[in-house]
Amino acid sequence: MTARPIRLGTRRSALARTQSGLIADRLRELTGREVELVNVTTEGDTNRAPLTSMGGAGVFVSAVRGALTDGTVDVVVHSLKDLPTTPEPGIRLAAVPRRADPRDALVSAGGKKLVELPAGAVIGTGSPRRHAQLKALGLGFDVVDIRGNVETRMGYVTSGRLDAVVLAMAGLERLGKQADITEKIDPINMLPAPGQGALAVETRDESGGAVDDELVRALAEIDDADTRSATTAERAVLAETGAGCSAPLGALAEIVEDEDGPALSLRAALCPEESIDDGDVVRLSVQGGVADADRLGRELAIELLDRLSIGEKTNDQEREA
Ligand SMILES: NCc1[nH]cc(CCC(=O)O)c1CC(=O)O
Repeated sequence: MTARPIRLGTRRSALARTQSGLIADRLRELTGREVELVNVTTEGDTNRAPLTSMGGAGVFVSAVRGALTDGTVDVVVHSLKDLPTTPEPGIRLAAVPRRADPRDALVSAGGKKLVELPAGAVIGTGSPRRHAQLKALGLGFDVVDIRGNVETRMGYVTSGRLDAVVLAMAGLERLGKQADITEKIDPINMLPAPGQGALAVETRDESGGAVDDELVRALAEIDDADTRSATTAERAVLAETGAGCSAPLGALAEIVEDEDGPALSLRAALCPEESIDDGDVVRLSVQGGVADADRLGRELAIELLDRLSIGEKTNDQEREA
């Protein structure tokens, strides 16, 4: 008997196809079965209107998930950082594979690093998180809003319209654009988005119409415990702050060794929506057990929100005085 092929749903963008291809290869290796890439067209891909007018980057995720729930495909792959934190009925996050470099990258004209760019340099990003943290460096950068896929955004630099853009290392590497990276931005200066650099592999759960056991086992094999734990902590910060995927929130968890063995070191940065251009970023960190990822993230989020509201109160009191 020849086993049924595995159908993997993907968006058509170069990044989505590459990421889906990576998982398709793993599934072929692990099951020996054929894996078909099935194209899913999403409104976000065909409509050039601002993403926020279509309900945010979530439009990509929901369309791809639609193919899963209606049974067209068995597996889908997303960038974990684009995945909302609220669980979707019938769908299971079956694997979070070992993550790529989570850092942000600078792509600038003339190979300049952040410290080499002059005050007044114009840097493009569509991300409020990157915007706030670029401003917080205090180097006098002018940050402008841009949109489009990785190629489009890099094009602003090659055409000379912008001095630099900031993009995720992982995306650039997956697209073979390593050579264009002029600086791997240290997270001490810019914390990545929760889940950045990691993939999310989803399938149907029992209630959604389970997939075959062999596929379930292969997906469990692809899952990476360290990445799962780190991204669980980062996404807990996101969930607890009630922020969406485009929030001015950065979070990075790393597995570190302390005296009792491996521990989770979590850092986060949050900026009030109204002060993104002022770069009023609050940063905090915490360390704890790898098994406590969710709780660590939630506690750090509460502390961050506390600091922000204290900050607001102080400002109000100053204005009154
Ligand atoms: N916001 C879109 C998006 N979603 C995932 C990636 C890159 C891959 C990743 O971060 O895992 C990108 C591009 C970018 O932010 O530069």
